[in-house]
Amino acid sequence: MVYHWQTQNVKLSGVDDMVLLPKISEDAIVDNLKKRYMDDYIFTCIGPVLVSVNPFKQMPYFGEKEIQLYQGAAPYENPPHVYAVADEMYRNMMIDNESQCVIISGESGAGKTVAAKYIMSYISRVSGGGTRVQHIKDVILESNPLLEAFGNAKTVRNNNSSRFGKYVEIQFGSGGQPEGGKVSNFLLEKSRVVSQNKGERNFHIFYQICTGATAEMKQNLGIADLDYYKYLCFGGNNHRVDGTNDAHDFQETLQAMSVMRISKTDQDNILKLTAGVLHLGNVSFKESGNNAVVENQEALQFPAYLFDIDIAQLNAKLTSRLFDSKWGGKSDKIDVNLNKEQALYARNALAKGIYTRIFDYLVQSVNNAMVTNIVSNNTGILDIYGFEIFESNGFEQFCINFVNEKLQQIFIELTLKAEQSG
Ligand SMILES: Nc1ncnc2c1ncn2[C@@H]1O[C@H](COP(=O)(O)OP(=O)(O)OP(=O)(O)O)[C@@H](O)[C@H]1O
Repeated sequence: MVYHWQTQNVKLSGVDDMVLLPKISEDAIVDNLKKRYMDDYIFTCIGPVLVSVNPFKQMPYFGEKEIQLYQGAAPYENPPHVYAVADEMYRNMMIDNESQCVIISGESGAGKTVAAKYIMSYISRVSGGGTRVQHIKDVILESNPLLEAFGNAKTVRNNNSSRFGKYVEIQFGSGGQPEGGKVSNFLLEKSRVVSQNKGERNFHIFYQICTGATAEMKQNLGIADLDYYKYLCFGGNNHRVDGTNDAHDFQETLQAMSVMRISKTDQDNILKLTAGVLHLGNVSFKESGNNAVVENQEALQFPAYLFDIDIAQLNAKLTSRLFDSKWGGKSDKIDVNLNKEQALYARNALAKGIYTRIFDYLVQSVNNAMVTNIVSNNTGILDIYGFEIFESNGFEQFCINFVNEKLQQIFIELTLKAEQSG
């Protein structure tokens, strides 16, 4: 059955496209968006640009019916919708034989990631079939829960905030069927592993393991209560997030790893390393003379076991550093003892370093699962985390804010150029 919007008897609300506003001013734009929002219309166009307002509730117009409505439809035939953007992108790629890209921009919590997921699922739904194609689609869609588990966290503005930027490319064959894909990740906010602002959490995966692991896994990984781990307590002791079931999400994460064809042994290793990072945060130091010594030797046991390294070696690496000295044409390596502050820094650097590598490994696994050499064109979706000003901004947030400003600038330039040449 084919649906047409005109037959649906819909209520008109404000203007669909803000270029039709009789007077264009900030107030008129905000009024129009508000009017439509109150009528449950979250999408409004400004010419070729789609504005989306986060409804914070499930809207009824994201079903199979709408996919059919928007597929192949002309602009203005249907109300503004993210499916219309996705359809136009896919069609332009096919008709013009040219790769396409959509940039999703907005402050943190605006709904960028949800929009990106709708675009991916729309394209996956309307593009060709076959076993290999279905596998690629599964990988593209299942990469979301996997990368979100390790790269998303609760912030004060968003319970599921992306703390990394990603550019997802879906690569198509000449018939328009997805043949492969590539995810590029940027600027994982690794500082979150070792510290969080008040009211925020560490990355979801830590809570997933602590609440969702089986008794056997917990024993192998030495998992205790969430409050036990220092790295989980900077944001406060309320670890629960409304609308999130970490234990259930853990099963999804494991399922997603299997879709990426990550072997059981590698999955176990990923969990061991992740749990090891948690344990590492509980290693504390005291000053002895001018040197740092591990205050709680027993806290070294689990990280050393989980990282599969010698306890004495871990101890030495946390409290000293190898120093290259060169003088008189000679070079020598000497171990220099660290003070307490330096040891804390070394411990956190190790935790951040391991976690970043786990994340890169996962992105690589996603890419390996959809690698192809049959490529004609691709569609790209850029979803970086939003502009934010925290009480204390990390280096990654500084870079992200800078990139957001640059993107805004490119967007304005391109829009102005298109208008001037139009
Ligand atoms: N179209 C939508 N329908 C229903 N809920 C939505 C929609 N868009 C966003 N939300 C809700 O808002 C939350 C935040 O959205 P999302 O994570 O997409 O924001 P974001 O712009 O990607 O933020 P960040 O930059 O922090 O990653 C989602 O977890 C979801 O609860």
